[in-house]
Amino acid sequence: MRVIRNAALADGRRVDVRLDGGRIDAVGDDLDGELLVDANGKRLLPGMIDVHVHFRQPGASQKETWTTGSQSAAAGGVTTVVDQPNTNPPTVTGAAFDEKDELASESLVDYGVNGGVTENWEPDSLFERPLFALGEVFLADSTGNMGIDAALFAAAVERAADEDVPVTVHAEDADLFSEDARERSDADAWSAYRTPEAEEAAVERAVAVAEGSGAQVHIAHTSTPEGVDAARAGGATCEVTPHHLFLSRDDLPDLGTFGRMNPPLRSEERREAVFERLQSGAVDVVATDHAPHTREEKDAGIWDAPSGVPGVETALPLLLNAAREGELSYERVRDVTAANPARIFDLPRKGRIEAGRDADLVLVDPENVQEIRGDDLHSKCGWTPFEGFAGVFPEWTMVRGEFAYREGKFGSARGENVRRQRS
Ligand SMILES: NC(=O)N[C@@H](CC(=O)O)C(=O)O
Ligand SMILES: [Zn+2]
Ligand SMILES: [Zn+2]
Repeated sequence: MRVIRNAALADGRRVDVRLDGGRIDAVGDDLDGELLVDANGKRLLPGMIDVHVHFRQPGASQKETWTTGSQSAAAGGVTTVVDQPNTNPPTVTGAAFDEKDELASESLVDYGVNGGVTENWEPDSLFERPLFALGEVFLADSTGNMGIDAALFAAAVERAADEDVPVTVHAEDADLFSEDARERSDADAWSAYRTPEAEEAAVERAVAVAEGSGAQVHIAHTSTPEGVDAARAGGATCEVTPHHLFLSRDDLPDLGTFGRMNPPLRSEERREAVFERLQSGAVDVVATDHAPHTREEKDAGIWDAPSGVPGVETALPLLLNAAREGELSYERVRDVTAANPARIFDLPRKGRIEAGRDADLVLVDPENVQEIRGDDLHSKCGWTPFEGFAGVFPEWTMVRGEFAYREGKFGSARGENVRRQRS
């Protein structure tokens, strides 16, 4: 068996980690076995489980493909991704699920495929498939125009509860968007338009529907302290994105339409309040909402540019840099990127460095800080909203015991659908 020696875990323990094929066999001192890597005291973390990406296939491979998206994931320390249903065709039938699941087999990292809800969905065939979750269910239109009304949402949540499948929700309520902002044409107009109140009201509606049906609800990309607090108060879990943690409306003069996404960037005050909830443990998960669009597509007026920013490769590096600067503990980073998503979405093989779990691992040198540059990243879109930010990138990323990424090169192993893996 192969051994990674002298690794520092998130809690500071110095250990050896022994691998039996793709699984962790033991974690301890002076373990016997063949030397695989001497970590020399560098940090070993469980690979990030990013429960919210848009890899764009089928239908928009000019923006991203399963190959480029998963390379970007692997280079950023992400070992499992979960793809969202707003592709073309949308993933709302069993046949559409099968088409995407086939394309996803090109992925370098493990993956889940979500099913979505529209007026034309086919729940009977969809729920026959191994869905990761139902979602993101759109309470307002976003990329793909999959917004649904209250009655269909309630019916979909009811069905998911019967099927014992968790529901993830894009919580914005279009009735509370500010029509006044429509007069403006600057980049900040998008933030003025899609108000914080629209998020809070939609989270409250989602958790009320969930309480009535007994469904497990997870709120996607909460962008305000009010949204996080409403999710928690209603017994739901929530995720926040790196862009809502590290960017605010103050960045829009620089970002222009490249800073347009749903929900939008918020005030600096709200950003800080969301970051405090990450520090305190009120935020369950960091997920990227990796939503690449080409430069040409983004380079349009604020009312015409598509919404969304890439992020799968920079999330863990930004969080590790925050840890290096003392703003977050390594344990919090581990919990929100790996342990919590594994627990919330029932992935018993993933998310922790302990005997019996998959060897989904990331090695980082916490002092090796790099400047984030769009040109160095692997997403097909070729740009990042975090240009010039400091990031701590992985030396290597391993999926089930095989290197998916190592010092600039990608491995040849392929990912598996996590809902088909046996525990
Ligand atoms: N977040 C975004 O602004 N865009 C996402 C869709 C979404 O998650 O709402 C996309 O697919 O482009
Ligand atoms: Zn969304
Ligand atoms: Zn999304």
